[in-house]
Amino acid sequence: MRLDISLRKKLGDFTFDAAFATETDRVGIFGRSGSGKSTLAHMIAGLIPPDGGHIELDGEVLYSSERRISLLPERRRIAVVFQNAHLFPHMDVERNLLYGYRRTPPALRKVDPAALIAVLDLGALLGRRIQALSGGERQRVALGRALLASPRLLVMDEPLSALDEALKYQIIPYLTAISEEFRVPSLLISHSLNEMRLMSEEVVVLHRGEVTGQMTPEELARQRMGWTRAGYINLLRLSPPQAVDDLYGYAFGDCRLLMWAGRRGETTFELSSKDIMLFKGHPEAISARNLLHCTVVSVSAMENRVAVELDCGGQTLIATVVARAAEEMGIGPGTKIYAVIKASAFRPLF
Ligand SMILES: Nc1ncnc2c1ncn2[C@@H]1O[C@H](COP(=O)(O)OP(=O)(O)OP(=O)(O)O)[C@@H](O)[C@H]1O
Repeated sequence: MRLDISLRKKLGDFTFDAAFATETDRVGIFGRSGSGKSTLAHMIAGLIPPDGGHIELDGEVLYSSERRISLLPERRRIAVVFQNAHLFPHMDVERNLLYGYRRTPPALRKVDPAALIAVLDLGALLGRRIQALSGGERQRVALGRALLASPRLLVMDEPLSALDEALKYQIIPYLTAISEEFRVPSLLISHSLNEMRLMSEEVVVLHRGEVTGQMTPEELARQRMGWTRAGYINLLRLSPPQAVDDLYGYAFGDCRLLMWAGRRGETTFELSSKDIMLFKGHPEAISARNLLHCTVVSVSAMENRVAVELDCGGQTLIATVVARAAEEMGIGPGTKIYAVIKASAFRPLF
Protein backbone atom coordinates (compact mmCIF):
# COMPACT_ATOMS: atom_id res chain seq x y z
CA MET A 1 0.00 0.00 0.00
CA ARG A 2 0.97 3.62 -0.31
CA LEU A 3 -0.06 5.71 2.64
CA ASP A 4 0.77 9.38 2.90
CA ILE A 5 -0.30 11.23 6.00
CA SER A 6 0.11 14.71 7.38
CA LEU A 7 -2.36 15.64 10.11
CA ARG A 8 -2.91 18.28 12.73
CA LYS A 9 -5.36 18.14 15.60
CA LYS A 10 -5.65 20.02 18.86
CA LEU A 11 -7.35 18.20 21.75
CA GLY A 12 -7.33 20.26 24.92
CA ASP A 13 -3.66 20.74 25.83
CA PHE A 14 -2.55 18.05 23.44
CA THR A 15 -1.35 18.91 19.95
CA PHE A 16 -1.07 16.25 17.29
CA ASP A 17 1.09 17.33 14.36
CA ALA A 18 2.57 14.38 12.53
CA ALA A 19 3.50 13.42 8.99
CA PHE A 20 4.82 10.23 7.43
CA ALA A 21 4.63 8.23 4.24
CA THR A 22 5.06 4.50 3.83
CA GLU A 23 4.91 1.87 1.13
CA THR A 24 4.92 -1.21 3.33
CA ASP A 25 1.93 -3.46 3.83
CA ARG A 26 2.39 -3.91 7.56
CA VAL A 27 3.00 -0.61 9.28
CA GLY A 28 3.35 -0.24 13.02
CA ILE A 29 2.60 2.93 14.96
CA PHE A 30 4.61 2.78 18.16
CA GLY A 31 4.49 5.18 21.06
CA ARG A 32 3.92 5.52 24.75
CA SER A 33 0.54 6.10 26.31
CA GLY A 34 -0.73 9.53 25.36
CA SER A 35 1.54 9.92 22.31
CA GLY A 36 -1.47 10.27 20.00
CA LYS A 37 -1.75 6.79 18.51
CA SER A 38 -5.50 6.41 18.92
CA THR A 39 -6.07 9.98 17.76
CA LEU A 40 -4.23 9.07 14.56
CA ALA A 41 -6.25 5.85 14.10
CA HIS A 42 -9.52 7.71 14.53
CA MET A 43 -8.53 10.41 12.05
CA ILE A 44 -7.43 7.86 9.43
CA ALA A 45 -10.71 5.97 9.75
CA GLY A 46 -12.68 9.22 9.57
CA LEU A 47 -14.05 8.88 13.11
CA ILE A 48 -12.74 12.25 14.30
CA PRO A 49 -12.14 15.27 12.07
CA PRO A 50 -8.59 16.61 11.83
CA ASP A 51 -7.94 20.37 12.04
CA GLY A 52 -5.92 20.20 8.85
CA GLY A 53 -3.61 18.15 6.62
CA HIS A 54 -4.15 15.26 4.26
CA ILE A 55 -4.57 11.47 4.08
CA GLU A 56 -3.85 9.65 0.83
CA LEU A 57 -4.25 5.91 0.44
CA ASP A 58 -3.00 4.27 -2.76
CA GLY A 59 -3.24 7.57 -4.59
CA GLU A 60 -6.78 8.37 -3.47
CA VAL A 61 -7.34 11.43 -1.30
CA LEU A 62 -9.41 10.42 1.74
CA TYR A 63 -8.96 13.76 3.41
CA SER A 64 -7.48 17.07 2.38
CA SER A 65 -8.15 20.32 4.20
CA GLU A 66 -6.71 22.26 1.29
CA ARG A 67 -8.99 20.61 -1.27
CA ARG A 68 -11.91 20.44 1.17
CA ILE A 69 -12.20 16.68 0.83
CA SER A 70 -13.25 14.44 3.67
CA LEU A 71 -14.67 11.08 2.70
CA LEU A 72 -17.24 9.58 5.04
CA PRO A 73 -15.93 6.62 7.08
CA GLU A 74 -17.87 4.07 5.02
CA ARG A 75 -16.47 5.49 1.77
CA ARG A 76 -12.91 5.13 3.04
CA ARG A 77 -13.22 1.33 3.36
CA ILE A 78 -10.91 1.24 6.34
CA ALA A 79 -11.74 -1.31 9.02
CA VAL A 80 -10.80 -0.66 12.62
CA VAL A 81 -10.35 -3.26 15.33
CA PHE A 82 -10.10 -1.86 18.85
CA GLN A 83 -8.68 -3.21 22.08
CA ASN A 84 -12.03 -4.58 23.17
CA ALA A 85 -13.89 -6.30 20.40
CA HIS A 86 -17.07 -4.34 19.68
CA LEU A 87 -19.31 -7.15 18.49
CA PHE A 88 -23.08 -7.16 18.09
CA PRO A 89 -24.34 -8.90 21.24
CA HIS A 90 -27.69 -9.90 19.74
CA MET A 91 -26.12 -11.79 16.83
CA ASP A 92 -24.24 -15.11 16.92
CA VAL A 93 -20.66 -15.44 15.69
CA GLU A 94 -21.62 -16.24 12.11
CA ARG A 95 -23.95 -13.26 11.74
CA ASN A 96 -21.33 -11.00 13.28
CA LEU A 97 -18.73 -12.28 10.83
CA LEU A 98 -20.94 -11.84 7.80
CA TYR A 99 -22.26 -8.41 8.77
CA GLY A 100 -19.76 -6.37 6.78
CA TYR A 101 -19.44 -9.01 4.07
CA ARG A 102 -23.13 -8.77 3.18
CA ARG A 103 -22.89 -5.01 2.98
CA THR A 104 -19.88 -5.10 0.66
CA PRO A 105 -20.74 -5.02 -3.06
CA PRO A 106 -19.83 -8.43 -4.56
CA ALA A 107 -17.32 -6.85 -6.94
CA LEU A 108 -15.31 -5.51 -4.00
CA ARG A 109 -15.29 -8.69 -1.94
CA LYS A 110 -11.80 -10.13 -1.84
CA VAL A 111 -11.89 -12.29 1.28
CA ASP A 112 -13.68 -15.61 1.10
CA PRO A 113 -15.65 -16.32 4.31
CA ALA A 114 -14.88 -20.05 4.36
CA ALA A 115 -11.15 -19.44 3.93
CA LEU A 116 -11.11 -16.75 6.61
CA ILE A 117 -13.08 -18.90 9.05
CA ALA A 118 -10.51 -21.65 8.50
CA VAL A 119 -7.51 -19.33 8.98
CA LEU A 120 -8.99 -17.85 12.15
CA ASP A 121 -10.09 -21.29 13.34
CA LEU A 122 -13.64 -20.10 13.97
CA GLY A 123 -15.53 -23.05 12.43
CA ALA A 124 -16.55 -24.56 15.76
CA LEU A 125 -17.77 -21.22 17.11
CA LEU A 126 -20.14 -20.11 14.34
CA GLY A 127 -23.36 -20.80 16.25
CA ARG A 128 -22.11 -19.44 19.57
CA ARG A 129 -23.49 -16.39 21.28
CA ILE A 130 -20.99 -13.55 21.72
CA GLN A 131 -21.41 -13.70 25.51
CA ALA A 132 -20.17 -17.29 25.44
CA LEU A 133 -16.79 -16.40 23.88
CA SER A 134 -13.45 -15.88 25.59
CA GLY A 135 -11.56 -12.60 25.11
CA GLY A 136 -9.25 -14.14 22.52
CA GLU A 137 -12.14 -15.70 20.61
CA ARG A 138 -13.97 -12.37 20.56
CA GLN A 139 -10.91 -10.67 19.17
CA ARG A 140 -10.61 -13.31 16.46
CA VAL A 141 -14.28 -12.75 15.53
CA ALA A 142 -13.74 -8.97 15.49
CA LEU A 143 -10.78 -9.43 13.15
CA GLY A 144 -12.75 -11.77 10.95
CA ARG A 145 -15.69 -9.39 10.75
CA ALA A 146 -13.40 -6.47 9.89
CA LEU A 147 -11.64 -8.43 7.16
CA LEU A 148 -14.80 -9.79 5.59
CA ALA A 149 -15.77 -6.23 4.72
CA SER A 150 -12.71 -6.41 2.39
CA PRO A 151 -11.18 -3.16 3.65
CA ARG A 152 -8.39 -1.42 1.80
CA LEU A 153 -6.65 -1.02 5.11
CA LEU A 154 -7.09 -2.76 8.46
CA VAL A 155 -6.33 -0.45 11.38
CA MET A 156 -5.74 -2.31 14.64
CA ASP A 157 -5.68 -0.12 17.73
CA GLU A 158 -3.99 -2.09 20.53
CA PRO A 159 -5.82 -5.27 19.43
CA LEU A 160 -3.95 -7.46 21.91
CA SER A 161 -3.68 -5.21 24.97
CA ALA A 162 -6.71 -6.64 26.73
CA LEU A 163 -5.49 -10.21 26.35
CA ASP A 164 -3.17 -12.11 28.67
CA GLU A 165 0.25 -13.20 27.43
CA ALA A 166 -0.83 -16.71 26.48
CA LEU A 167 -3.83 -15.51 24.44
CA LYS A 168 -1.76 -12.80 22.82
CA TYR A 169 0.68 -15.33 21.45
CA GLN A 170 -2.21 -17.48 20.26
CA ILE A 171 -3.60 -14.59 18.19
CA ILE A 172 -0.39 -13.26 16.64
CA PRO A 173 0.10 -16.22 14.29
CA TYR A 174 -3.48 -15.74 13.07
CA LEU A 175 -2.80 -12.11 12.34
CA THR A 176 0.32 -13.00 10.41
CA ALA A 177 -1.51 -15.73 8.49
CA ILE A 178 -4.29 -13.26 7.61
CA SER A 179 -1.96 -10.69 6.14
CA GLU A 180 -0.12 -13.34 4.14
CA GLU A 181 -3.23 -15.12 2.92
CA PHE A 182 -5.57 -12.23 2.13
CA ARG A 183 -3.06 -9.46 1.45
CA VAL A 184 -5.00 -6.81 3.36
CA PRO A 185 -2.55 -4.04 4.36
CA SER A 186 -2.53 -3.27 8.06
CA LEU A 187 -1.65 -0.47 10.40
CA LEU A 188 -0.97 -1.78 13.88
CA ILE A 189 -1.05 0.56 16.83
CA SER A 190 0.74 -0.59 19.95
CA HIS A 191 3.02 0.46 22.76
CA SER A 192 4.62 -2.99 22.74
CA LEU A 193 8.00 -3.33 21.09
CA ASN A 194 7.42 -7.05 20.99
CA GLU A 195 4.24 -6.66 18.95
CA MET A 196 6.00 -4.27 16.58
CA ARG A 197 8.74 -6.84 16.02
CA LEU A 198 6.35 -9.72 15.53
CA MET A 199 3.77 -8.03 13.35
CA SER A 200 5.12 -5.06 11.43
CA GLU A 201 7.64 -4.45 8.69
CA GLU A 202 8.14 -0.77 9.33
CA VAL A 203 7.54 1.30 12.44
CA VAL A 204 6.54 4.94 12.77
CA VAL A 205 7.46 6.21 16.23
CA LEU A 206 5.13 8.78 17.79
CA HIS A 207 6.08 10.92 20.74
CA ARG A 208 3.88 13.67 22.14
CA GLY A 209 1.91 13.91 18.93
CA GLU A 210 4.95 14.08 16.64
CA VAL A 211 6.74 11.53 14.49
CA THR A 212 10.21 11.06 15.96
CA GLY A 213 11.41 8.21 13.78
CA GLN A 214 10.59 5.71 11.08
CA MET A 215 12.57 2.49 10.95
CA THR A 216 12.49 -1.30 10.81
CA PRO A 217 11.30 -3.06 13.98
CA GLU A 218 14.79 -4.50 14.39
CA GLU A 219 16.32 -1.01 14.30
CA LEU A 220 13.78 0.08 16.91
CA ALA A 221 14.66 -2.88 19.15
CA ARG A 222 18.36 -2.09 18.88
CA GLN A 223 17.81 1.60 19.48
CA ARG A 224 15.95 0.78 22.69
CA MET A 225 18.13 -2.01 23.97
CA GLY A 226 19.77 0.11 26.63
CA TRP A 227 16.49 1.65 27.77
CA THR A 228 14.89 -1.22 29.64
CA ARG A 229 16.04 -3.57 32.35
CA ALA A 230 15.25 -6.53 30.14
CA GLY A 231 17.81 -5.25 27.62
CA TYR A 232 17.91 -6.57 24.08
CA ILE A 233 15.91 -9.70 23.33
CA ASN A 234 16.92 -11.80 20.33
CA LEU A 235 13.88 -12.86 18.35
CA LEU A 236 14.41 -16.16 16.55
CA ARG A 237 12.13 -17.40 13.81
CA LEU A 238 13.12 -20.96 13.08
CA SER A 239 11.97 -23.89 10.99
CA PRO A 240 10.19 -26.80 12.70
CA PRO A 241 12.56 -28.85 14.86
CA GLN A 242 13.81 -32.41 14.81
CA ALA A 243 13.97 -34.54 17.92
CA VAL A 244 17.52 -34.95 19.19
CA ASP A 245 17.63 -37.37 22.12
CA ASP A 246 15.30 -35.75 24.66
CA LEU A 247 15.74 -32.24 23.19
CA TYR A 248 14.71 -30.47 20.00
CA GLY A 249 17.20 -29.38 17.36
CA TYR A 250 16.56 -26.28 15.25
CA ALA A 251 18.62 -25.26 12.21
CA PHE A 252 20.16 -21.82 12.76
CA GLY A 253 22.28 -20.77 9.78
CA ASP A 254 25.17 -23.25 9.66
CA CYS A 255 24.63 -24.03 13.33
CA ARG A 256 22.06 -26.05 15.25
CA LEU A 257 20.30 -24.90 18.38
CA LEU A 258 19.24 -27.42 20.97
CA MET A 259 16.36 -26.58 23.27
CA TRP A 260 14.05 -28.29 25.62
CA ALA A 261 11.49 -25.55 25.37
CA GLY A 262 9.87 -26.27 22.01
CA ARG A 263 7.63 -29.09 23.17
CA ARG A 264 4.57 -27.90 21.26
CA GLY A 265 6.52 -27.44 18.06
CA GLU A 266 6.96 -23.69 18.51
CA THR A 267 9.16 -21.98 15.96
CA THR A 268 9.36 -18.42 17.32
CA PHE A 269 11.53 -17.86 20.37
CA GLU A 270 12.93 -15.10 22.50
CA LEU A 271 16.46 -15.29 23.78
CA SER A 272 17.69 -12.62 26.15
CA SER A 273 21.02 -11.09 25.19
CA LYS A 274 21.99 -11.63 28.84
CA ASP A 275 21.62 -15.40 28.47
CA ILE A 276 24.46 -15.72 25.98
CA MET A 277 27.89 -16.31 27.53
CA LEU A 278 31.01 -15.57 25.52
CA PHE A 279 34.26 -17.56 25.61
CA LYS A 280 37.45 -16.62 23.82
CA GLY A 281 38.65 -20.26 23.59
CA HIS A 282 36.76 -23.51 23.29
CA PRO A 283 35.38 -24.30 26.76
CA GLU A 284 35.80 -27.89 27.97
CA ALA A 285 33.09 -30.07 29.50
CA ILE A 286 30.22 -27.59 29.85
CA SER A 287 26.64 -28.35 30.79
CA ALA A 288 25.12 -25.85 28.34
CA ARG A 289 23.91 -27.58 25.19
CA ASN A 290 24.67 -24.87 22.69
CA LEU A 291 28.15 -23.86 21.77
CA LEU A 292 28.26 -21.74 18.63
CA HIS A 293 31.39 -20.62 16.87
CA CYS A 294 30.80 -16.96 15.98
CA THR A 295 32.56 -13.86 14.71
CA VAL A 296 32.09 -10.51 16.42
CA VAL A 297 30.49 -8.01 14.03
CA SER A 298 30.35 -4.97 16.29
CA VAL A 299 30.64 -3.89 19.88
CA SER A 300 28.59 -0.98 21.19
CA ALA A 301 28.58 0.55 24.62
CA MET A 302 25.42 0.77 26.77
CA GLU A 303 26.14 2.35 30.14
CA ASN A 304 28.20 -0.27 32.04
CA ARG A 305 27.48 -3.05 29.57
CA VAL A 306 28.35 -3.64 25.95
CA ALA A 307 26.23 -5.17 23.24
CA VAL A 308 28.19 -7.62 21.13
CA GLU A 309 26.70 -8.38 17.75
CA LEU A 310 27.68 -11.85 16.60
CA ASP A 311 27.57 -13.62 13.27
CA CYS A 312 26.93 -17.26 14.08
CA GLY A 313 27.04 -19.31 10.91
CA GLY A 314 25.25 -16.61 8.95
CA GLN A 315 22.71 -15.75 11.65
CA THR A 316 22.83 -12.75 13.95
CA LEU A 317 22.72 -12.84 17.73
CA ILE A 318 23.29 -10.02 20.20
CA ALA A 319 24.90 -10.76 23.55
CA THR A 320 25.31 -8.24 26.34
CA VAL A 321 28.22 -8.51 28.72
CA VAL A 322 29.70 -6.14 31.28
CA ALA A 323 32.06 -3.66 29.69
CA ARG A 324 35.00 -4.82 31.81
CA ALA A 325 34.62 -8.41 30.63
CA ALA A 326 34.61 -7.36 26.98
CA GLU A 327 37.73 -5.28 27.61
CA GLU A 328 39.58 -8.08 29.36
CA MET A 329 38.69 -10.51 26.58
CA GLY A 330 39.83 -8.01 23.94
CA ILE A 331 36.59 -8.36 21.99
CA GLY A 332 36.34 -6.28 18.82
CA PRO A 333 35.03 -6.60 15.29
CA GLY A 334 36.42 -9.75 13.69
CA THR A 335 37.20 -11.58 16.96
CA LYS A 336 36.42 -15.31 16.77
CA ILE A 337 34.42 -16.28 19.81
CA TYR A 338 32.29 -19.06 21.28
CA ALA A 339 28.73 -18.24 22.31
CA VAL A 340 27.34 -20.58 24.94
CA ILE A 341 23.58 -20.85 25.51
CA LYS A 342 21.68 -23.18 27.82
CA ALA A 343 18.97 -25.29 26.21
CA SER A 344 16.52 -23.78 28.69
CA ALA A 345 17.29 -20.15 27.82
CA PHE A 346 14.96 -20.01 24.83
CA ARG A 347 11.46 -18.74 25.54
CA PRO A 348 8.91 -20.21 23.14
CA LEU A 349 6.28 -17.77 21.89
CA PHE A 350 4.37 -19.72 19.28
N1 LIG B 1 -11.34 14.65 23.53
C1 LIG B 1 -10.17 14.98 24.10
N2 LIG B 1 -10.01 16.15 24.75
C2 LIG B 1 -8.85 16.50 25.31
N3 LIG B 1 -7.74 15.72 25.24
C3 LIG B 1 -7.83 14.54 24.61
C4 LIG B 1 -9.04 14.10 24.01
N4 LIG B 1 -8.81 12.90 23.44
C5 LIG B 1 -7.51 12.58 23.69
N5 LIG B 1 -6.92 13.58 24.39
C6 LIG B 1 -5.54 13.62 24.82
O1 LIG B 1 -4.73 13.47 23.67
C7 LIG B 1 -3.55 12.73 24.00
C8 LIG B 1 -3.39 11.59 23.03
O2 LIG B 1 -4.39 10.63 23.26
P1 LIG B 1 -4.43 9.24 22.46
O3 LIG B 1 -5.58 8.46 22.99
O4 LIG B 1 -4.37 9.50 21.01
O5 LIG B 1 -3.05 8.59 22.93
P2 LIG B 1 -2.54 7.09 22.74
O6 LIG B 1 -1.14 7.18 22.26
O7 LIG B 1 -3.50 6.31 21.91
O8 LIG B 1 -2.56 6.57 24.23
P3 LIG B 1 -2.87 5.10 24.81
O9 LIG B 1 -1.73 4.23 24.38
O10 LIG B 1 -2.89 5.32 26.28
O11 LIG B 1 -4.20 4.67 24.26
C9 LIG B 1 -3.68 12.30 25.44
O12 LIG B 1 -2.91 13.17 26.23
C10 LIG B 1 -5.16 12.46 25.72
O13 LIG B 1 -5.38 12.76 27.07
